[in-house]
Amino acid sequence: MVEVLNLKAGYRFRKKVVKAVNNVTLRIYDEDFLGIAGESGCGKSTLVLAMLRLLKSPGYIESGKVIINGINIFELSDEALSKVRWKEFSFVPQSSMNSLNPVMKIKDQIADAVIRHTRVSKHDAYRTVEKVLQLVGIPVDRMDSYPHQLSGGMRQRVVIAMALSLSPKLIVFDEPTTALDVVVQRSILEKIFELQREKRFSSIFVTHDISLLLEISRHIAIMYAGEIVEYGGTAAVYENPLHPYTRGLIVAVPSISGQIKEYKSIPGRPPDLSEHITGCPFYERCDFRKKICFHEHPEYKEVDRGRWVSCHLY
Ligand SMILES: Nc1ncnc2c1ncn2[C@@H]1O[C@H](COP(=O)(O)OP(=O)(O)OP(=O)(O)O)[C@@H](O)[C@H]1O
Repeated sequence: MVEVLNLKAGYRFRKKVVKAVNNVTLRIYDEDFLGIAGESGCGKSTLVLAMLRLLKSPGYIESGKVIINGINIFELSDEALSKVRWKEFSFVPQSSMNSLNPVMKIKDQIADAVIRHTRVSKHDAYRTVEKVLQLVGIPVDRMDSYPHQLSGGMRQRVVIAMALSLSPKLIVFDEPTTALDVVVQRSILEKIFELQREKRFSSIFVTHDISLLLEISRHIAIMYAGEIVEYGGTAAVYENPLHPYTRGLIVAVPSISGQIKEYKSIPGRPPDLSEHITGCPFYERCDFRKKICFHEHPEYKEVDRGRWVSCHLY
């Protein structure tokens, strides 16, 4: 199980502080598939980078705890952290180009990670490379390729293969298919589900596309202005969204068959995360706002079993 407790993180630059992650608490169960959705700029990437200690300067972590299978990863030395990275958790970023070395064959990039963490021989590491490439559907005869010799979809599969190479218990995907065309996106998503069923790792999947998450995730967390404003089982959130922001994201327009739902954007803009926010961050855009919402921040609480929301309506 993974627990994120009261995590606060952001960016400091030119005397400005952007509070991109504000007091986030989340649980990810074993073999869970948690989707995190929210508009661009709401802090999704910062949240996952901070929780895996991958946030680079000018990013900073202000406070909080992240416990991955009993290990508080904020308390580890850099050396201890590099030992658990890849084994306990791995990360698949938006663009494969950011995590692949352009002048190294893909087999050596994956083998390096394996050797660094398990001290196996090069020969055995290549065997692992073959296995993980097969798992993601890349023919073994492509293992001698350099990244630029592969298509965007294949490169993203290589990054997923790398993330799988030490069988971590948690894999975090940050919009792993946004840069790819729709057909390739679908085949990579299907591959991720298949692998999760087979390898039984937990996943966190970040996207701005809530309709995709409603289709694929088991639990869903809705993020707004640096906060998780709603969390629950995906079906429950879809059928009965509690937060006005979630309701706005899921606008139900039954079609003739009563099956298809429509998704539309909510008027207005989220607050500037470098400004101090009193009250509810959704106040300006909320159709249900009350007096209290202007001056008092709502508490994030469990209002029903497994249903969490941060809203004065509850
Ligand atoms: N390197 C940085 N320096 C300063 N501010 C940053 C930096 N990266 C992100 N931010 C700011 O932090 C806030 C959260 O950004 P973040 O990228 O985490 O959002 P996101 O929800 O992942 O967006 P997207 O879906 O567009 O990737 C935004 O206001 C953004 O402008």
